[in-house]
Amino acid sequence: MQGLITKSTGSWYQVQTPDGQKIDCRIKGKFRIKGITTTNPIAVGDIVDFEMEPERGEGVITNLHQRKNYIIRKSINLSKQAQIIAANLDQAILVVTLASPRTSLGFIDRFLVTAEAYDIPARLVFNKLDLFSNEGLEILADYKAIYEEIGYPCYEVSALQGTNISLVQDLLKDKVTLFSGHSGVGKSSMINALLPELALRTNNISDWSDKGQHTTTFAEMFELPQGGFIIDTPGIRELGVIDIEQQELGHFFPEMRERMNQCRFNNCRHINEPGCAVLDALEEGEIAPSRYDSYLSIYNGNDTRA
Ligand SMILES: Nc1nc2c(ncn2[C@@H]2O[C@H](COP(=O)(O)OP(=O)(O)OP(=O)(O)O)[C@@H](O)[C@H]2O)c(=O)[nH]1
Ligand SMILES: [Zn+2]
Repeated sequence: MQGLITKSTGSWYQVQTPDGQKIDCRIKGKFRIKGITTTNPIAVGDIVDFEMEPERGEGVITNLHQRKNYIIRKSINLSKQAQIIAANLDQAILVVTLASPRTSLGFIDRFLVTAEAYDIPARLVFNKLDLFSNEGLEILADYKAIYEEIGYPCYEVSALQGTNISLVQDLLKDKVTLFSGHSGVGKSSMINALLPELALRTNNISDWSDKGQHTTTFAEMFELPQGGFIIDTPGIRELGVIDIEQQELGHFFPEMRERMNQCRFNNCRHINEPGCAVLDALEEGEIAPSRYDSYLSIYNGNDTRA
């Protein structure tokens, strides 16, 4: 039988079948993944094959289907092991606020670069619309112009007042979506607005406490009433920074990616080279200065998470 991993503790996995059954499964044998050593072979979002053990009412995972993408967290120690947090994401949403707290453009850009590197389509949701002054609305319009131009859809909502929440609902339908954002931007409020059956979340959490693993639940997916899943796990709320080689970085800025093959030098760093198509576009106002600043900042290893 085939199913989707909707919850994982590292030793137990909840597998949801296409007809909606939820089966607790363990892994049999070893699953190795080419290229990386991971502490957990299977993560939420994975598609697996499993066999039932009828006498126990549990299943055994026997095969892992190929992933279209995945996000990892590196261990703090030097073992070089990585933890796969989630797989097969259809999109990642960054919840952003212009005030209380303010999300910096540098933080937004770092998130977008990370999503590009993971090959996950990214969208921006500006929350707390009800707090925007006229000046705030102008800043919002500027931000939207920057990001929509380069292919990142933007939405403005108020989780508190329910404004435009239906647009986010449409966006999530039948997709697996990761929610990220600074603490306090309103992710929980938004998810609560999207999941009116609050009980659904609490139930989901409590029915696994008898597995005795609640301290190590890696990640969890919540099913949406209209179809689709959201991944919201406290530890990954600020989608981790991943290591990107300096010479690769430009590929993860769509507006640079589409121009860089016109640079005179094919190893152009887009910093001070003559005949650089990126610098020309910057000069012409076709590339947003804030985006280019983020490129330099990430290139130079400066931390723009704040
Ligand atoms: N005015 C206003 N306040 C909001 C809105 N959405 C959330 N808030 C408030 O912002 C605060 C933080 O909201 P949360 O939903 O807890 O934020 P979070 O992103 O889940 O925060 P963490 O759990 O720390 O990651 C709360 O006091 C919410 O009531 C909104 O649309 N408008
Ligand atoms: Zn260049």
